Amino acid sequence: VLYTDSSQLPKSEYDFVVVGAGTAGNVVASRLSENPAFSILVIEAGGDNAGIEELEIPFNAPAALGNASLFWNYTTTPQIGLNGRTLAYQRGRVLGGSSSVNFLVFTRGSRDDFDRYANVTGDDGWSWNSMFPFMLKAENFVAPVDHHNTSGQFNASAHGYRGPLLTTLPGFPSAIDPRFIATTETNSSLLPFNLDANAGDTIGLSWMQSTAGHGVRSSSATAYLQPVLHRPNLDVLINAQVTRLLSTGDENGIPVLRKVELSQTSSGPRTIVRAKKEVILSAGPVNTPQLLLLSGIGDRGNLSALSIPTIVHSPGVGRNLQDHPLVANQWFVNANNTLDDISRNATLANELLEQWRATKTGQYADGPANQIAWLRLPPDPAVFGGFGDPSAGPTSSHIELLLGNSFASFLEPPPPNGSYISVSTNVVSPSSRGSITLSSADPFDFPVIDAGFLTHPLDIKIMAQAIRTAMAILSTPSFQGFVLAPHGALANATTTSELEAYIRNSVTTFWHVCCTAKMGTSEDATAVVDSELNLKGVHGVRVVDFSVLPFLPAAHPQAAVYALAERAAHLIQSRWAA
Ligand SMILES: Cc1cc2nc3c(=O)[nH]c(=O)nc-3n(C[C@H](O)[C@H](O)[C@H](O)COP(=O)(O)OP(=O)(O)OC[C@H]3O[C@@H](n4cnc5c(N)ncnc54)[C@H](O)[C@@H]3O)c2cc1C
Repeated sequence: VLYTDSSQLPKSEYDFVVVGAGTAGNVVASRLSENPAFSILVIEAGGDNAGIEELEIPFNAPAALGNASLFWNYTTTPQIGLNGRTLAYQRGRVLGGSSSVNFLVFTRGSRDDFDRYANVTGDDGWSWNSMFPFMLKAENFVAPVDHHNTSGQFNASAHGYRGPLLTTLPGFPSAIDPRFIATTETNSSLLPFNLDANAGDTIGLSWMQSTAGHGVRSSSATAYLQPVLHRPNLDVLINAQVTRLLSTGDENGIPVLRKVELSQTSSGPRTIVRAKKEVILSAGPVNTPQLLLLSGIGDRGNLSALSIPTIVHSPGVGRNLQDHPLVANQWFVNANNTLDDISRNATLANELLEQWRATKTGQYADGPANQIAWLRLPPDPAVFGGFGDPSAGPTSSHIELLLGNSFASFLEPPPPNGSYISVSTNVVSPSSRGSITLSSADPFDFPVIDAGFLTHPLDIKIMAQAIRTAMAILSTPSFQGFVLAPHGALANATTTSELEAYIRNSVTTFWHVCCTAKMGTSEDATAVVDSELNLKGVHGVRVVDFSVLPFLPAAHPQAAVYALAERAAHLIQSRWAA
């Protein structure tokens, strides 16, 4: 049952209280509620996703960033690596969390990413082979909306067909798709073709897979939560912000935190609910460390500076922040069939919207890109010298190229005329680290977010190589006469120092913030949770969201979040099986 006010809740004690109905939280709530013996409450700060068309239209995802009511509208601190610029740093604040607002890119990461999680935690349950069944369990791979022949575009054995989350291939051809495919044929060492980047080895150019089905976004809200809202053992409270976890005493000298405090407004009354078994913290990699710190779990020195009594001295909370830096590079092209007109021509945009409404087909049924490339750089000492390889291994990339048939930018509006393509570049295995700290002890004050972008010298070198690789690809025969010139400052960035200046002025976030409550071994004092995601130093709390990974996967995150939440639900069910 969905409740909008805490006074409507039928009870104040549940077996499980899930904080955050986001990507991971809804997976856990949905799976736990399969057992009618368990009672579950999910608490979400945002509102209902149902009926919000702008969240349903795949092509609309970037535009939805303009609707502030769907987001935590965070801003970073001035970024030292970005000439002091601050960045918009939104997170989803609605049922489904960031899975309701993201750009639908569905990439799992590599075999080496997951094997590294297993190695650093000492728990083979995180290895690729152990996680693969959970990846399949989450997924229902469906035909693209245009029902084109998809042979040669994916590996059927790498996908699930009975899970809740709909995934699919592009359903509307883009004019640049065949050009990149042609480059994989003429210049395969520069741009190899990869049948399916979600099959363990990510390297090469692959067809995009998206979290959509039948032309509509699939999120943890639409796939996992809404279909089970009728279950009598599942309650969901929206528009309610958890303000902290509270102690309920101790067991054998270890504090127990099975009490959750929440409020619907900053000055409103605080309500308490209790978990008989576990509190599952799924507030995401910004809000989970914030809530832990507000609850007295964090670095003792920092907490006492804000007069927050320390329950557990856990210096890793909010540390180890990793994110993917994005540079949206654009090229002026000789074409009349890019997607630029959609943002310039209201009649065309309206026609596409009406087509989508009527049949869920056409350009609006696809996300912003049809192809994506994950590439490794040669072991050039001039790039890696002294630092070593930051990637998890040979199946993980150093750089990403996201290929778009229009002018993509998060810094400037599209030019009024001309046709463009974009290759957004990413340092996939970043070495820079940032942090989440509290600005005050008030839970309604935003936390301090330092994304740490380009603070490690390796990352800017790799980003420069990513842009050079994009330029090399756009110089191959299939782009002759088509690509005319780089746009803007990129056109004048010839020397290394000019290119690095362009990068520092251009980086924004890919919105992949991660790793701020990482899992690790009992010897690792900076690990916040153990490898079964139990909060270290207390009883009664697990963290289940993207905070817990010790490293970013070499991928867009959501597929890893679904898989880790499926595994977490399995661990919790096993722990409490009668
Ligand atoms: C604009 C954008 C684009 C992205 N594009 C992609 C993409 O194309 N592909 C991809 O793989 N990934 C993408 N990502 C990243 C991906 O969506 C996230 O990494 C992932 O969804 C995180 O899942 P999570 O469960 O950790 O957190 P979230 O899904 O963010 O869930 C956290 C939930 O907790 C709620 N919450 C937070 N604090 C509280 C509180 N105190 N009380 C109650 N509720 C609370 C939030 O409102 C939210 O619903 C994108 C993200 C954004 C923001």
